[in-house]
Amino acid sequence: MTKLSVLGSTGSIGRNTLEVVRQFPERFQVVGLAAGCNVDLLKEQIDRFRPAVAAVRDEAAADMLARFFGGSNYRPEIVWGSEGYRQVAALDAADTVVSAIVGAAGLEPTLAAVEAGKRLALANKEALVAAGRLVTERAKARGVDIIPVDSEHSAIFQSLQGNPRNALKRILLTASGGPFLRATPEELARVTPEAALKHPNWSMGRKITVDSASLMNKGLEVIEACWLFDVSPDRIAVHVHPESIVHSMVEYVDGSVIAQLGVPDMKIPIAYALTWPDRLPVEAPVLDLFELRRLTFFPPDMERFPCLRLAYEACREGGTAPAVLNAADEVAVHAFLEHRLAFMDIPRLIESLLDRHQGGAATTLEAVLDADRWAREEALKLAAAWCR
Ligand SMILES: NC(=O)C1=CN([C@@H]2O[C@H](COP(=O)(O)OP(=O)(O)OC[C@H]3O[C@@H](n4cnc5c(N)ncnc54)[C@H](OP(=O)(O)O)[C@@H]3O)[C@@H](O)[C@H]2O)C=CC1
Ligand SMILES: CC(=O)[C@@H](O)[C@H](O)COP(=O)(O)O
Ligand SMILES: [Mn+2]
Repeated sequence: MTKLSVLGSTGSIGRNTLEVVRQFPERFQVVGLAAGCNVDLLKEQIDRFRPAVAAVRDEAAADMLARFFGGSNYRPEIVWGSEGYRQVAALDAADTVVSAIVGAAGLEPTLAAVEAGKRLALANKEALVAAGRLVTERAKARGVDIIPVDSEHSAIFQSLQGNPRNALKRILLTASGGPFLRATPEELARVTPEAALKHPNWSMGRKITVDSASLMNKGLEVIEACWLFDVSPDRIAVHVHPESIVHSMVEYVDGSVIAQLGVPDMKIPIAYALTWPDRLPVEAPVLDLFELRRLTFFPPDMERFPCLRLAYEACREGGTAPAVLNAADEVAVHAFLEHRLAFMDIPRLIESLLDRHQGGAATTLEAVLDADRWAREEALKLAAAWCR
């Protein structure tokens, strides 16, 4: 029986994780849940999965959640804020933590899970983007396995199984291209949040969906792959693959390319991350290649989608540059979703901050958090100045 703490349980990954748990009650027990502000959904999850501890964002949300349990016999311990998230991430009763809070807000809970020696099923790519060195070095020191949940990284991880790492030549990271794959620069300048939120293949949270549309998601995934698989960005080639069936590939020194394929359904990589090296008979649609008939691949256009270029540049620069890239993106995406910035202001804002930031080593949490804070403050100022 795997005992799980799920961070970000009310989000898209969190809900898919709990769906996997629902399908295999004999394999999993939920001992901790952490959400942001969605206390209604969290209450439903608590009723169903009966965790010992539940965390929410602040005291007001904790009070609201506690009120739901007024007359009932059972209620979990309710905790809140950064200390509460740390508690759920490091619960004695948990052996595995699913890290699925969105954004850099997931970094400290992820580190807490690593420090507590929990097996980490990692969806929160921003933790690796902002603090990849810290997270991977601490995991190594604690003997913690980081199992990727992100579909591409799960595919790479699966394609590497049984093959010695030193024979790896390149990672071929697939990208759907998002909803604006064929948009002209003039069209890109005018796209709306509503259009950006219509991902062609995946149903996901709002922030990652906009990142997919700008190709920043792919940029974040390049950085994530560098840390997870210990490769330089020059050995990661993004392949646009609009069908989202080949979830990524690895090329070996002998020219062999090994891929993982499947329907775009996150329950598959989530279940694998929870049970690796075993596989579960997950209830998900079946891949029918006869129906698909054709799988296509082409190179990304980094002129129309500068976010991908910026992520490669930040990755090559290293230090705190990726933390700045990530924080600036979070602020810009939020402003875009509120109709305060145009879509192409996202890369413009990020580039402006990367140009201005004073590089530094990202070897301590304080250095990463300082860079993140600086980038957020400056990004907010720019977003206010550019507000449409
Ligand atoms: N969705 C997907 O298919 C994939 C997602 N990922 C990654 O997984 C992570 C989660 O993505 P996704 O599930 O789509 O995101 P969602 O927006 O759907 O969910 C985000 C979760 O994080 C919680 N949350 C948001 N802000 C905070 C905060 N400041 N402190 C604590 N909790 C917070 C939300 O709580 P609440 O709603 O209660 O406020 C919610 O539970 C991201 O890093 C994403 O890049 C990676 C691959 C695929
Ligand atoms: C499901 C998942 O892993 C997402 O990160 C997905 O890959 C987004 O797709 P694109 O960024 O390729 O559009
Ligand atoms: Mn992905």
